Amino acid sequence: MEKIIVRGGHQLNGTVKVEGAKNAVLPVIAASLLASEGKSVITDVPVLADVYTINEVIRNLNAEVEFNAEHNTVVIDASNELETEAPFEFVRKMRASVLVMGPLLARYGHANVAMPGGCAIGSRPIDLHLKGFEAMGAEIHVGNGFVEAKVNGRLKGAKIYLDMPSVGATENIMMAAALAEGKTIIENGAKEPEIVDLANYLNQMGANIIGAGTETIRIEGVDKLHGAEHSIIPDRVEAGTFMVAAAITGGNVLIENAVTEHLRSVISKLEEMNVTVKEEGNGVRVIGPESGELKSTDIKTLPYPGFPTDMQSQLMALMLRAEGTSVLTETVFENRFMHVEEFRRMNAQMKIEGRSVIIEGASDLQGAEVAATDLRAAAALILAGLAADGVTRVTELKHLDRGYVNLAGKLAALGADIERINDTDDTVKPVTQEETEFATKSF
Ligand SMILES: CC(=O)N[C@H]1[C@@H](OP(=O)(O)OP(=O)(O)OC[C@H]2O[C@@H](n3ccc(=O)[nH]c3=O)[C@H](O)[C@@H]2O)O[C@H](CO)[C@@H](O)[C@@H]1O
Ligand SMILES: C=C(OP(=O)(O)O)C(=O)O
Repeated sequence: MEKIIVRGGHQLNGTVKVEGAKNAVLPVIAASLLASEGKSVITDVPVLADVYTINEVIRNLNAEVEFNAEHNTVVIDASNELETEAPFEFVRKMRASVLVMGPLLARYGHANVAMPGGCAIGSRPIDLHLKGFEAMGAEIHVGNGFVEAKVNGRLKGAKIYLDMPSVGATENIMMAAALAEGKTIIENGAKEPEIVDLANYLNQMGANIIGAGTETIRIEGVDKLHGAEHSIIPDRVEAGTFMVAAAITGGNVLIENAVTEHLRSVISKLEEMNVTVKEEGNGVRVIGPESGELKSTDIKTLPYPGFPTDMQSQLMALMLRAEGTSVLTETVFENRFMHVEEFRRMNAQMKIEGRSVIIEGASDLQGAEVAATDLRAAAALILAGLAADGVTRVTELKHLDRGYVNLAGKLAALGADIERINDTDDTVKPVTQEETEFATKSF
C-alpha cells in the first residue's frame, strides 16, 4: 500500500512553485468539446489524476487529445463528430466529468451523462445545472443511473437565477449558453477565479461573455466556436496549502505563482493567526511565528470571495496548533468534516457541533497512522504530520493524487522529512514527477 511518511518537527524554508489550477483546467478541457473547428492548445496543465481522467472522458467521446506531461500541455482536436454519452466509470472517478454535459448539449442537442452521486464531502446534487438547461429549452430525463438532456434544434438563451452560486452549474450553463441562440443572463452566478479563467478561454474560442467574476454573467450565443490557445491560472488551493505548511512549521517560504488577489480571505485569516504574509515578485512569502505564538481564530467557509471550502481542512490543521479556542464553520458542503476523526487519532482536541468544529488549541499533535478521506483532507493530514511529534503515516493517497502534483517531493525540497513509500515492496523512494505520472495513468 502506498503511504506518505512524515517525521514532524522540521521548519520549511526555500522556494516552491505552484502548478496550474485543477479546478480551472477541468472545465477548460470540457469546454474544448465546443470547438467544431481548429485545435486547442492548453498550457500550464498540472499533471494530476483528474487531468488524465477528464482527458479519457473526452477521448471516449471521440475527441483527439495529446497530453505532453513533460511540457504541461494538452492539445485537443474536437472537430470530429463526437459521441454524446459519458459512462459511469468516468463520472464515478471524478464528478467534474459532468461538465461535458453543457458543451455536448449545446453542440449536438443531446447529452447522456451518468449521475454523479454523492461523495465523501456531501450529496452534491446537479439540480441547478439541469434547471439551467431546462430554462434554455432542454428536456431532462433521469433514469437507469443516467441523466439525459435533449433539445430540438438549438438551445435558446434565457435568464437563469441560481438558488446558490454553484461553481459547476455556472460553468456548465455558461458553456451551453456560449453556443445557444440569443442571450443568456446568469444571476447569482459563482464568482470564483476559475469561472473567469473559463470565460476567458471561451471568449478566445469565439464566445461573447461579459461579467464573469461578478454575480451577473451575460452571454450572447454564437453559431460556432473554434479551438484556441489558453494558459491555466495558478492553483490557489495548492498555494494556500504551502502557505499553511510554512506557517505550521514556523518556516519561511516563497510561494511562486501564488496570486494574492485570489487568496485574500486565506491571507486575512493567516494574518489574524499571527502569520506574516508578504507579496514578493510574482508570488507570496509566508513566515510562520515561533512555536506557541500562533493565535486562534474563527472561520466560516463561503462561496468566493469568502473563505474557500477547499482550504477548510488545511486551516483546521493550523488551528490545532494555535493557542486558544477556534471555531470553523462549513457552510458550502454538509459533510466535510471526515478528517476530524483522523486528526483526533493524532491527539487533536476538537469536537463537532452541527456544522462547526470547535478546536481547543494548542494540541500536542502526535504522529499516527491516518487515512485520507478526501483530497484536501489528505493534504491537511500531511500538514498536521509536519507539526506532530513522531511519525505520521498517511494512507489512501488516491485522493491526494487527484489534486496535488508531487506534494511530498515539494515539501521534502523545502526541508520536510517526508517520503512516499510502497509497503508492498518495502522500497523507500522519493516521489518524482515521472512516478506521479505513472501512478496516475493507471487510475
Ligand atoms: C472541479 C471543481 O471545480 N470543484 C470545485 C467546485 O465543485 P462543485 O462545482 O461541485 O461545487 P458547487 O459550487 O457546485 O457546490 C456548492 C454547493 O452547492 C450544492 N449544489 C451544487 C450544484 C447543484 O446543482 N445543486 C446543489 O445543491 C452542492 O451540493 C454544494 O453544497 O466548487 C466547490 C465549491 O467551491 C469546490 O469545493 C470544488 O473543489
Ligand atoms: C472538492 C474538490 O474537488 P472536486 O469538486 O473535484 O471533488 C477539491 O478540489 O477540493
